[in-house]
Amino acid sequence: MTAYLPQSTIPIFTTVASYREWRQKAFKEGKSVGFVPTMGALHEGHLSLVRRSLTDNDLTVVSIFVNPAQFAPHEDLATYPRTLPTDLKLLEATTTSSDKEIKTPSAVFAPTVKEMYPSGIVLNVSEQKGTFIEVKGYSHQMEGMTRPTFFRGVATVVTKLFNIIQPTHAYFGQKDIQQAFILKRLVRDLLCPHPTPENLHIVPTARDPTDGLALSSRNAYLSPSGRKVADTLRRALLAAEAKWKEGNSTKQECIDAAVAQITQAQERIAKGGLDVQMKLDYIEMNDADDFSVLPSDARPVDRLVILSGALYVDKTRLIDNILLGDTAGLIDA
Ligand SMILES: Nc1ncnc2c1ncn2[C@@H]1O[C@H](COP(=O)(O)OP(=O)(O)OP(=O)(O)O)[C@@H](O)[C@H]1O
Ligand SMILES: CC(C)(CO)[C@@H](O)C(=O)[O-]
Ligand code: BAL
Repeated sequence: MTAYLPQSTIPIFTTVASYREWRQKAFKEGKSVGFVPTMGALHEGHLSLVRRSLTDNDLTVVSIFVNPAQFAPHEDLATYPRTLPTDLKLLEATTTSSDKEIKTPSAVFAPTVKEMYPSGIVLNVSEQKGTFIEVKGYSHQMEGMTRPTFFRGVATVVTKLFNIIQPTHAYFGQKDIQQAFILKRLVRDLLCPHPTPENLHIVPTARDPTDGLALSSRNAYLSPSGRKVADTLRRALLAAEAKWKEGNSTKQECIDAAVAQITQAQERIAKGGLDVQMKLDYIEMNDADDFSVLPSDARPVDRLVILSGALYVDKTRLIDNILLGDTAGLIDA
């Protein structure tokens, strides 16, 4: 624990060594440790993961670390919201209660960049030296099209975090579905004991109750006009889902239904004189197992499909997804 950190009733560890001491004690006492990795700027989506961990485990650790390695040089590492004092207050207020006890998070791991990358880290992948983790064959589709080095950065930092935290269970959000599936594959491929693949949990996306916008730290970038139209991606995905559920529509018809929603929103923006630019990055339907793009003439069959998209509202890149098919056993209820 370090003096310059904000006051908190939750112990904050900034070094690997100090955290490991704490973890050893939990091992000795036979206590389970749930882990929620985050980049901070916490919101109700993060807290839903924390509550799940509190319910399932004796102890819960939340990490707060803005990981440089997952940002491309042109992305928003410098401006990413950093709100540690507020994050700690939110965590202190996050509880679950049962007949036996009231639980709050047991520890926060908030390392420096130097602690996580002792040899330093540059954002330009071609200049990087040292050890990085790649989940090959699964990192170039969907989010990987626009962010080709993103999952390398995520896989690397999450491997480090798993090595440090040694969680019994770990929790990720469905909002970042490709990330969650890739990490499940990573722990399977690397034969990770902490967590095992079955103990890596995917928690449903928490949404703004007013319009269904997926909660995200980057929503803080939206202007008031941008926020008014930020639900467009959700509405587009719902239109594609409705078409798919008709039972005989092709993938192309579903995508067309989604794109029509976005075009209509753009028309409304122009007519209403709203000061906001909206640009579609992608809407796609991919096989949930290997992320292959469904053929345009594919129709609903008995397999799980990821319907996902990314939309720029001004410079803010929003993502969202819907899983089509049977998600039993895959997404926590
Ligand atoms: N709305 C949400 N519902 C459920 N889980 C979420 C939600 N938003 C984020 N998470 C999950 O919280 C974890 C930490 O995410 P992160 O700190 O990057 O927040 P974020 O809101 O996704 O930020 P960003 O704006 O950078 O995408 C990830 O597992 C992520 O999937
Ligand atoms: C998993 C993660 C914390 C790794 O930096 C990040 O990608 C996120 O917040 O989703
Ligand atoms: N939630 C994903 C983190 C990122 O976009 O960098």
